[in-house]
Amino acid sequence: MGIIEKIKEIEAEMARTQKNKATEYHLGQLKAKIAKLRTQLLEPPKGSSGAGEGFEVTKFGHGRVALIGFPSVGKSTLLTLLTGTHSEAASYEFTTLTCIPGIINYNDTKIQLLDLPGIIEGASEGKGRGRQVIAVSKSSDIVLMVLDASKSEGHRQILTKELEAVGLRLNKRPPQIYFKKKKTGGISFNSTVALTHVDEKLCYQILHEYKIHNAEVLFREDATVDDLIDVIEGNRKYMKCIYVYNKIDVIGIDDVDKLARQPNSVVISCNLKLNLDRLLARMWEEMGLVRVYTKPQGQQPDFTDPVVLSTDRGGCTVEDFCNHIHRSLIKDVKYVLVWGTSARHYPQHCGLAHVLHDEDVVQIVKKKEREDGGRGRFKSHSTAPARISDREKKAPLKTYLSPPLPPPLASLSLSLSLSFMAKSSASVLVIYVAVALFLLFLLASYSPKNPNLPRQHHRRLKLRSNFSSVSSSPPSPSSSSSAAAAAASLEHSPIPFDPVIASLERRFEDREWEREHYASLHGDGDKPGKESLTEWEDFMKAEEYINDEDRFNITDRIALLFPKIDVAPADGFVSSDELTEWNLQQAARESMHRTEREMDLYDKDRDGFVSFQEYEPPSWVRGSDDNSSVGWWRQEHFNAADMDGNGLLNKTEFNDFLHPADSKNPKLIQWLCKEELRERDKDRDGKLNFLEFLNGLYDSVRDLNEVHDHSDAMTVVHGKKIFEQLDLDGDGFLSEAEIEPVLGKLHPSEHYYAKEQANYVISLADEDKDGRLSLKEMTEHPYAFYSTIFNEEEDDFYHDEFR
Ligand SMILES: Nc1nc2c(ncn2[C@@H]2O[C@H](COP(=O)(O)OP(=O)(O)OP(=O)(O)O)[C@@H](O)[C@H]2O)c(=O)[nH]1
Ligand SMILES: [Mg+2]
Repeated sequence: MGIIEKIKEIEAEMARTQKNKATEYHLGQLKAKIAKLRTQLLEPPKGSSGAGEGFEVTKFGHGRVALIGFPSVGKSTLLTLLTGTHSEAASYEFTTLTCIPGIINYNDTKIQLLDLPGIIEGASEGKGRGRQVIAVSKSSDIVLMVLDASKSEGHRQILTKELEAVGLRLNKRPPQIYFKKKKTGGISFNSTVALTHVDEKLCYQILHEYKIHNAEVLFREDATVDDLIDVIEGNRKYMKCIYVYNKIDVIGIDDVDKLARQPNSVVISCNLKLNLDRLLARMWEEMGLVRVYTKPQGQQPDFTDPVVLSTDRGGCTVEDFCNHIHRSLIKDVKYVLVWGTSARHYPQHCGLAHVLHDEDVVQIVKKKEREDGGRGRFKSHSTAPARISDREKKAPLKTYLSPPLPPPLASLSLSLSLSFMAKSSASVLVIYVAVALFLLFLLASYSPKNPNLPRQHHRRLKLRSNFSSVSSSPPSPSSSSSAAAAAASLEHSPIPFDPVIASLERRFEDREWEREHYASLHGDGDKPGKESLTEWEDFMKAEEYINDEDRFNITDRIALLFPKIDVAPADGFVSSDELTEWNLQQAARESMHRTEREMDLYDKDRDGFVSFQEYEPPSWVRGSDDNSSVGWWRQEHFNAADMDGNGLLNKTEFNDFLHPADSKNPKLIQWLCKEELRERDKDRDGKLNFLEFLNGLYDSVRDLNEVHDHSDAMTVVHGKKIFEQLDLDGDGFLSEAEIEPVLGKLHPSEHYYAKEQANYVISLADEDKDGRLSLKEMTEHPYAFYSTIFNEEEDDFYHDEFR
């Protein structure tokens, strides 16, 4: 029996089966059977290639639109009208037999329009040229379903059914069901909402039909059996479709009105060229193309040739934009300046993740130098010492205690004041006034604050606004994989050296945080949107403040902070340990501050404690498709953080909960060890054998510098050595307690960063190479400490063509 016959048979059985509670499992199973057969039907016969003769049209332009419909509805006529490309049109059916492409020039973009042969009922099973037509439709960005307005409304349903049968879903979004196949562990079935169509048993049956016995299923909406099957099949294509009713010239106005009011519909007449502009506008809207205009530095933007992005074709972020221009560009991009509706102020400094809007203007600011080598976040500093010393040679520091005057000016000013004290005669006074004016002029031109002089842009300090909504999220055990740990170390932002700078930065971070969580803190209301500009101004004002040497003199600041750092012992030198300790204090303050903010979110009854019930998974976990983030969410982690075991987390406990690797709570450390072990323990015997260690842990704990020969044999030999060192009781397995010594390598702690930063900064400023810093060395290299807020390219702010 052929596949089509089998489908027919099952369909007949479904038609015979009464629909009620008792039969719903059976019907669900039949649905899954049909879906599987339809998928088989779609697999191209062996030896054939893709769409078929005459149908393979090269993709061209910024988007692709397919015209599909029954024969003789006017598809070819429409293509000819919109693109100027002739496609044979005639009053008999099946005039068009292949795929004919044309180009629409619209809004500075080129859109490929494809005319296709008419399809008929049964197309999905291969009738006519149905299968080829459907294959081409699937390759397009949107579908225009052309319908004859004078024919029955049933045509639309038939076509929709045909397209559904081959896995095309029109004007629908993917079902909110998380589904992941696993190797072991059985089926875990969960839902975040009450389900009325599917229950656990039905889900098991459907999965059974697909011979899936280990999987995680999470329903995030009240989805149907068909939705579940769609998710399991995983090959559905969700497309936008506009229903185009042609030939409205032959029907009455009431009918036209009725059709025009249907969702996703446009009524047209090719013969009378009616409403074609509306059709184009609608098509444009649905395609969601984003035109981004590039602006070379110091020039006007190029408004003739936009870079065209779309969510369906690779995304609309700054990163996608850069990749569009050239793949190799991305590594040179420092940040971009954005003008347009996606920017909160003009221009906005944006990173690679910023999402661009249609008609934005973007200027790319490249890195000055390539920064290769190095490790983690210190990578970017690897060439810094040379650059900073270069700069110091070029211009003396703006912030030296009192900038020395040029010698002639200094002596003149001295003689001037002495002479005034001597109260000399009026004529002498006139001369002195003239000299004083001249002096003032000279002084004014000497002052670094004179706006007429070129800005000393190398010397500006810049505040960071490194807010990110995920920053305070608890680490998932899976982040212990070496790649994730490396990524985490890259993401760790520098620890502020100066508490004043840190508090300014925190204020801005708090504002951003509050905006992000406005709804949950104050109930659903209008977000405070207009504040962004004032906030930016505040930011600039704060930067003015720290760059005003009278008010914030970084040499004075260092002199003030020095005795606070030089404490163990207070010997006039700052050692690596002292600086590490200082950094650690600053980092702890930052971390505690963020924890306090997070507590505001979760401590709903405001009693100063977070209970397990209060701490529901945050939205980024609920919305995440990452399986691991659902997995770590469990009470065990919470209980481990609950040091006093009263079922509630106070501020310190909550902080430890968010940062287990930094905590001193032995229960949490134990929990972390357990999670790390569980993740690598493939045979689930509660301990790691050598193979599990080699595959899961070795790469993260070995010292890269130690091993030069990376052959398999050497890896095993060296791995064995480390394994034996860790295996304290020598039983050939690593227990939870035995992996504790390497926990620090899996989860770089704040101490690691604090030390790394201290050593780096000492390497910059330690002129006499004695491994410690004197006050003189520190005040002579202030930018080593303030480099994290150092801005090299201040000038970029002053391209104000768009203000
Ligand atoms: N009255 C009326 N007739 C139209 C209109 N648009 C197209 N037609 C006629 O409809 C007939 C079919 O047009 P085609 O463009 O060949 O239709 P098609 O959908 O490409 O047909 P196939 O290629 O066979 O699938 C032609 O005789 C056209 O003149 C319209 O707006 N009004
Ligand atoms: Mg045609």
